[in-house]
Amino acid sequence: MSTSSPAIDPTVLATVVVALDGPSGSGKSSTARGVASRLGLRYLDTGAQFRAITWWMLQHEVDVHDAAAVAARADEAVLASGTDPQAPTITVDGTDVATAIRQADVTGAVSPVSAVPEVRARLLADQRALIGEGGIVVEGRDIGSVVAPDAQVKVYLTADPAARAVRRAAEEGGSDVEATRASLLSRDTIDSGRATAPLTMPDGAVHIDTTDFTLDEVIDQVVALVGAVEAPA
Ligand SMILES: Nc1ncnc2c1ncn2[C@@H]1O[C@H](COP(=O)(O)OP(=O)(O)OP(=O)(O)O)[C@@H](O)[C@H]1O
Ligand SMILES: Nc1ccn([C@H]2C[C@H](O)[C@@H](COP(=O)(O)O)O2)c(=O)n1
Repeated sequence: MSTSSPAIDPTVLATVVVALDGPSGSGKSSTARGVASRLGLRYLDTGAQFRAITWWMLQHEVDVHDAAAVAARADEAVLASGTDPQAPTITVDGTDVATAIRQADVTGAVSPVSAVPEVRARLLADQRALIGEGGIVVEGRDIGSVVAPDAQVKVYLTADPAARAVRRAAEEGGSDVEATRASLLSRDTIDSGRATAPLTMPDGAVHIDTTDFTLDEVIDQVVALVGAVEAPA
């Protein structure tokens, strides 16, 4: 395990935006938190924001497959995202939803809710406000393409579906690997096929296939990319 990182210019660290995109279960959250912790940067999990809106829709009995119904209420939930990579938080209307948003009901509903343009538009504004002047690692599906197209570091993470399913099933304490694989691929299909801000490899992104790398090796590679960023003039 790496314990040190090359010295990086403090002005780079204060301003850098690291955009991490990729399909479900490719390692975005773990890598983003590891990089941010290593470099003292903030961390934003945009997937958690989409999950939080979805949780709110389910709580309010909005039909998540009715895009007009979701759109009509897209602005109502009040979200707050804590950006400490060692203890990220997410609340909706003041309620801690960190655990609830990882449950199967939210996972099964989040992709259709995320495809609604009004949902994306309100979260885009929230995300850009949180990014501010930078000093942050942001992960999701459209970070390098839409949310922060000028990010100094863009990474597109992938891993074989089989590896992703095994990792996620282990994380969930031994879920059925084949069912987990099907769930991941189903979300990939919707997330890649939607009209607004689909999952795509952004222009200028470095592609890292994590299948044969440990998490620490992937973090090392992203930290090295930050180390190569030129200080602002
Ligand atoms: N390089 C790696 N080697 C082995 N396991 C990994 C690696 N990267 C991530 N993992 C593990 O894979 C699982 C999924 O990782 P993670 O949650 O970071 O993916 P994700 O892309 O953020 O997923 P999602 O899109 O569903 O939020 C976790 O259990 C994590 O510890
Ligand atoms: N920038 C983003 C982040 C997430 N989503 C959607 C699509 C995902 O299936 C869902 C949950 O994300 P996860 O927690 O699995 O990373 O949220 C998106 O559309 N755009």
